[in-house]
Amino acid sequence: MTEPQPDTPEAAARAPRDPDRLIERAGLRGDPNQDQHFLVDDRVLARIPEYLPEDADTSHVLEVGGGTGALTDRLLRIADRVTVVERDSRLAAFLREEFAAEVENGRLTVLEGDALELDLPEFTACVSNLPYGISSEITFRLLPRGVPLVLMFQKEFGERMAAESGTSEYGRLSVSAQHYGDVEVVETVPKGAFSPAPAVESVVVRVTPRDPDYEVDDESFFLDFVKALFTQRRKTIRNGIRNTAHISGLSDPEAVVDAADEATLRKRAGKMSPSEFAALATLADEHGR
Ligand SMILES: C[S@@+](CC[C@H](N)C(=O)[O-])C[C@H]1O[C@@H](n2cnc3c(N)ncnc32)[C@H](O)[C@@H]1O
Repeated sequence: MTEPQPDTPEAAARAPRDPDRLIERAGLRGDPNQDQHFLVDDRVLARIPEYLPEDADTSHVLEVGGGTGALTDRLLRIADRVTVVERDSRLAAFLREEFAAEVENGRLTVLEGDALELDLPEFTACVSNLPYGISSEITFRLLPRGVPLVLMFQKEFGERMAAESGTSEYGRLSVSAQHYGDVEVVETVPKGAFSPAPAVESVVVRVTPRDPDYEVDDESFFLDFVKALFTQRRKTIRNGIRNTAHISGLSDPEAVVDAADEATLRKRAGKMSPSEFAALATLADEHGR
């Protein structure tokens, strides 16, 4: 799966680091129990940074989960500065050693710790082969930053993020993620691209930030309301509103049902577009809180 090795010193200086050699030099096997699946397919590694939108600001790129640095190496080629977060102290030490020159000249910062607990720096884009165990939590820490994201997820998770209303994958994750940007699956990555291979296929997802094409006054109420209605996805919106006041925080759900139009009340959550949710949330905010 690796590209031919360069045969002159000049070519070697330009060539990206070989992912298999990086694993050998790090001297450890990826541990699936710690979400360690290292990318070893050069072609996939080469494409990932290219999925950033053309006008993306690459002055400071964040990478969550650096591993043995195969993607870090590619990011250092397109970014002015990279910050990489790695929880495993052995890998963080290896990254500091392998990229000593870049650490020294200030182009690379290695942050050792849990990406969910550390204070993340200001960054202009995030490109990561994420630890799948924290996919949801880390994504919802990244989305409100309003910068382009190129992230690897388990296939099912990525497809749910990008799903459109009316499809079986569409749900709370789709509405909440698409609230912050345009979400696209840009590549499916087979298990064999990783070492060790994960149990399921993966996808690369691009999020291009934009304002939603609807308005909501209270973002956190909107997201809670969407969450509440999807807990009752098989029920009509009418019953969903009535049954989930404890989640959405509505004090008078009946007033919302009285104010909403009949066509909306008969729908189910999976058929509601993000802007229909927003309109209903605005109404609920006015009449039922
Ligand atoms: C899927 S691997 C990707 C490694 C590398 N970027 C690559 O593409 O080969 C995910 C990495 O995230 C690290 N990791 C796992 N949980 C983490 C967390 N909560 N915070 C930061 N890093 C974490 C793992 O140790 C592992 O190195």
